[in-house]
Amino acid sequence: MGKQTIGLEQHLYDYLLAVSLREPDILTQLRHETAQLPMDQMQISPEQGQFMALLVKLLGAKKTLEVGVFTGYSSLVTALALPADGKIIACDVSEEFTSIARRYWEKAGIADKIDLRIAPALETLDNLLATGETESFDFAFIDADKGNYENYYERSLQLIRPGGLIAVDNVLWSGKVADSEVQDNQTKKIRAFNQKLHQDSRVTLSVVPIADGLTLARKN
Ligand SMILES: C[S@@+](CC[C@H](N)C(=O)[O-])C[C@H]1O[C@@H](n2cnc3c(N)ncnc32)[C@H](O)[C@@H]1O
Repeated sequence: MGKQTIGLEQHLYDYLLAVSLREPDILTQLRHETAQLPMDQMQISPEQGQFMALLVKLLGAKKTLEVGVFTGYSSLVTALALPADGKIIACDVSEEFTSIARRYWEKAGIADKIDLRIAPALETLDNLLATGETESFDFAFIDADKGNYENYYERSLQLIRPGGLIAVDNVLWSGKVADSEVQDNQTKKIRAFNQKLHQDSRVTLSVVPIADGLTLARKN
C-alpha cells in the first residue's frame, strides 16, 4: 500500500458513507431540499458535517462562529453537536438562503442556539472584535466568499481562544489550486491563502483532504 492519501472513486465513497454516516433525519431532509436549488453545490458534504461535529465535541466547544450559512447544513450539524447552552454566531448576506436555514433550525429545536447576523461577514466580525468578543470563541468555520478568506481567517484568529480551532472549507478548490493553467482570481486567492497558512507559526496546521479540502488551524 502507498503512503499517499487514497483517492476516492464512487464505489469507495459509497462504502465510506455506508460504514460511517450517522446523519440525523433532519439533516437528510435539509440536504434533499437543498439539492433542488441551482446552487446546491455550495452545501458541505454529509461526511464533512459529521467530521466537524466530532471536532466540535472534541474541543468541548460552547461558542462558535460560522462565516457562510447558505441553507444551514453546517450550522445545524454544529448546533446539534453543541451542549444545550451552546451558541453560534452565524454570518451571511442572503435572507433568501438563510430563510431555509431558519426553518430547519426551528424544526430541529435548536434555533435558540443560533444568532444569525445578516450583513457582510467582515462587518460582523469587526463588530465582534469591537465589542469585546476577542478570544471568546472555541471554533470557527469559514465557508463564504473566497476572496475574503485571509480577512476572515485573521479576524477569526483574534476571536478564538488559544487552543481553539479554525476550519476553512474548499481549500483544494476541485483541484484547481494545483493546476498552474488555472489563473482566475478566486483560485489565486485560495492558493495564496494556503501558502500563507503553511508558513503561519501562530497555528498548528493540517489540510484534511475531505470533501473539497478542509484546513484545520489550531491557535497556539
Ligand atoms: C458555500 S456557501 C456556505 C455553505 C454552508 N456552510 C453549508 O453548510 O451549506 C457560502 C455562503 O456565503 C454567503 N456569503 C457570500 N459572501 C458573503 C459575505 N461577504 N458575507 C457573508 N456571507 C457571504 C453566501 O450567501 C452563501 O450562503
